[in-house]
Amino acid sequence: MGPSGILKIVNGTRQVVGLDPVPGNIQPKKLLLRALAGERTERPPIWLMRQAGRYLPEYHQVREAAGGMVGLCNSPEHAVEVTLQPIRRFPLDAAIVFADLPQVAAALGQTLDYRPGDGPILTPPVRSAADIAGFLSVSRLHEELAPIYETVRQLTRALPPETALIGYAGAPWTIATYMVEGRGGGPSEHSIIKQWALSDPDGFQPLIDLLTTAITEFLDRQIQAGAEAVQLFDSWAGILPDVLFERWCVKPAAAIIAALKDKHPGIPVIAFPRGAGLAYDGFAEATGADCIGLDGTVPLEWAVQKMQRGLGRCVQGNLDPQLLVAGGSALHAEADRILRALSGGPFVFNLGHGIVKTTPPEHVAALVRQVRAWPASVSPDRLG
Ligand SMILES: Cc1c2[nH]c(c1CCC(=O)O)Cc1[nH]c(c(CCC(=O)O)c1C)Cc1[nH]c(c(CCC(=O)O)c1C)Cc1[nH]c(c(C)c1CCC(=O)O)C2
Repeated sequence: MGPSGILKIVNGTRQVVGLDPVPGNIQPKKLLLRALAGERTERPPIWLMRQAGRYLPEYHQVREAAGGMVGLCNSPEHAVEVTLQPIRRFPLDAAIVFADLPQVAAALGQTLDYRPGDGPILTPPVRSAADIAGFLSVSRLHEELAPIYETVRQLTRALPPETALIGYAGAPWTIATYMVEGRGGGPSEHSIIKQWALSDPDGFQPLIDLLTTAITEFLDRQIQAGAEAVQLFDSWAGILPDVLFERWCVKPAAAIIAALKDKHPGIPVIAFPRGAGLAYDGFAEATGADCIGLDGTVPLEWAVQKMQRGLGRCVQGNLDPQLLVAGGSALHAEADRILRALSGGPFVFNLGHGIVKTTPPEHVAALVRQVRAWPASVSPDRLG
């Protein structure tokens, strides 16, 4: 492959399909979008889940000025500012719109609140199909979520030209966990939602159907507002027993992705069924997501064989966020191992889960430097 060739994986084989954008070309395709389209790029693009937030001192100031988390998410001016904060500090290849996953549940009719140390709280909890009877009107949903669409619109003008803008939503199962359990980030066995989904699947189905419609609408509007890619976070996919994984994780994701592709044929979708384990494989095949987010438990060689070579799919991940807290040689060595393993195919460097709040910003700077310095010239055979 010549230095300007773009290597694409097609049906498991590498093919040179085009030329790199030439210098002087006014708007070369953004690195993230090239990787999501299945190209092996000269270095992997990098962005980090939860890259905006509490590990940055400047975030706390804006959060306070906005009157707390709910105010922050609903104020485009402040939400744009905190989305841009990590982009100003680090040369990341993408920004993700600042909003929070349970906002869709609030738009549908629950009350969203944040208590310190507890994550998002939704009241009253949904415990039966009757509880959602009075919920959705799509016009109400868009009215409630309008500040997020405005944040996306403003970000399209505010971001540097090489930085891609990612829109996002939680997947139905994950949003349902917050709606049904009623509480967020603290320890939870998810026993209430599992009791319902396991013992009365047909009674639980309307909640998933409602969320599938709402999330499709929500992502469609973000794309209309200027999001160049979208990520579907199924952060709690890993608590589903195998027998329910297909029905509550795979099928809703497949429906959302199909509907989005129907309306926006070129839109890249990243899907992140965290903790899916052996079910990652079937998920990738059945949903048609362009890129699969890998959590830290996924063995890299398996990802290369099954995802990149087998399915010709881009992968994203999967550094453990605690290594970003640790920094130093442990961080450097693991980032290097991931780069070596996954850079032979389409790949987006990311964490296996969101940044934690004790992360020193200088460790993020060091990681971004390392990924950006990754050699374009290393032969695919060595990486293979
Ligand atoms: C499950 C989930 C949520 N939110 C999100 C997920 C999926 C990703 C994942 O699994 O981590 C996604 C999310 N949440 C937030 C963003 C935008 C910021 C970004 O990614 O840069 C995104 C993409 C802001 C946020 N969402 C939240 C904060 C902290 C709020 C604060 O300032 O107190 C931020 C910046 C709060 C939140 N929101 C949620 C929880 C469990 C918590 C509490 C835990 C925690 O605080 O980290 C729900």
